[in-house]
Amino acid sequence: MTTGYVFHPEYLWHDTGTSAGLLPADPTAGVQPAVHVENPDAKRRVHELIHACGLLGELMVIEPRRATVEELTRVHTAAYVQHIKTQSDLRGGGGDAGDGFSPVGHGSYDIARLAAGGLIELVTAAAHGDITNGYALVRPPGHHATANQGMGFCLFNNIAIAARHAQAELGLARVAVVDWDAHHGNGTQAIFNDDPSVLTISLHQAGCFPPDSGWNHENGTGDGTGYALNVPLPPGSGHAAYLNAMHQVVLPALDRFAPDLILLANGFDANVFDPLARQMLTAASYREMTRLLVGAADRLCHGRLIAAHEGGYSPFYTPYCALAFLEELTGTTTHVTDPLAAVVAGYTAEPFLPHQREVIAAAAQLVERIS
Ligand SMILES: Cc1nn(C)c(C)c1/N=N/c1ccc(/C=C/C(=O)NO)cc1
Ligand SMILES: [Zn+2]
Repeated sequence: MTTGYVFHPEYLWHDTGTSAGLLPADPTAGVQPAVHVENPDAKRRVHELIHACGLLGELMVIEPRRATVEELTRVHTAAYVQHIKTQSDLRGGGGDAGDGFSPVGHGSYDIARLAAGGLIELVTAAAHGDITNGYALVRPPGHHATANQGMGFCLFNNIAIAARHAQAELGLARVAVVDWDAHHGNGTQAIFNDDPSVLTISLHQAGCFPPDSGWNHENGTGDGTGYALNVPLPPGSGHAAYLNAMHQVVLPALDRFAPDLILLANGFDANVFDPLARQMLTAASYREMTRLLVGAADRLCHGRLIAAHEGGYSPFYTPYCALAFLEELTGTTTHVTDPLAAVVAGYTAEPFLPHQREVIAAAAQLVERIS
């Protein structure tokens, strides 16, 4: 069993500027410059930990390439692709992808193409049998980007572009997208909303971002009715709620859909230390969720599970969540264990609560619409 891995230094050169966390600096309005929360640090530290603990040696490193405009426009409008290029060409950066909170730095167009191309290369390697599964540690993220609008730090929808490539070029007709980033995978859902060949399943903190998005009633439209599932888990949801959602919604939906490929929008920002959400997953939670997803891929599609890094903003904890994920993906262990496991054991052990059970039950009822 071989796990592919995509990383490139250019991903760290996507410049999100001196925003104060989320907001563009505006000194006269009292918004001091700082670093944008979607900055290279957490991703660089993930890569460094993978390398330092020896796991990199267990991976098949796959070089990314820049997605072509033709590959981008399977998902995005030509006008939007041009918008990103125009913003990226601004000398000195300072561009935006559309919502006012998604920085486009100078040269970010080519870096975002490299992110999408990294996913394309991974799904291609999986389809050709060169790898079983894989992980693309990419920046900028993608799951909020719709066909014609960037948002939530996302420029091109890396996962959606890979899904369309798999269908158009690799003979993988039925693609399932699981999104366990803390925020709703609205972009991916919108792109495939009327398409029954792509099942989207999003587990996220209810109403966190985008505002008022990702509710249970969002279940696909037209021919795609039934092929979008949302599990808007309440703030404070942790291991018990997410593992129940995996067992009650994600795995049954995948079994019914019988995908040829599983793509994972792999955000780690539902972890207990993340600044942009209020969920309580630990590295152990990601380990167990990954184990279940790897099992589903083995059962359903020859192990073909390809993950794209999305959110995850705690520079000190995201690496341990990513390492736990990768150890399960590769079926190996390293000498590194979560150094904060004892710290978080006390304050993340939430029982499975009725308001979480209700949300999961509502989504589980929709699974039978999948055929
Ligand atoms: C709306 C709005 N209004 N204002 C003033 C601001 C600053 C707004 N954006 N907030 C955001 C933007 C992005 C995220 C998370 C992205 C992620 O990690 N996705 O996976 C969270 C909050
Ligand atoms: Zn997120």
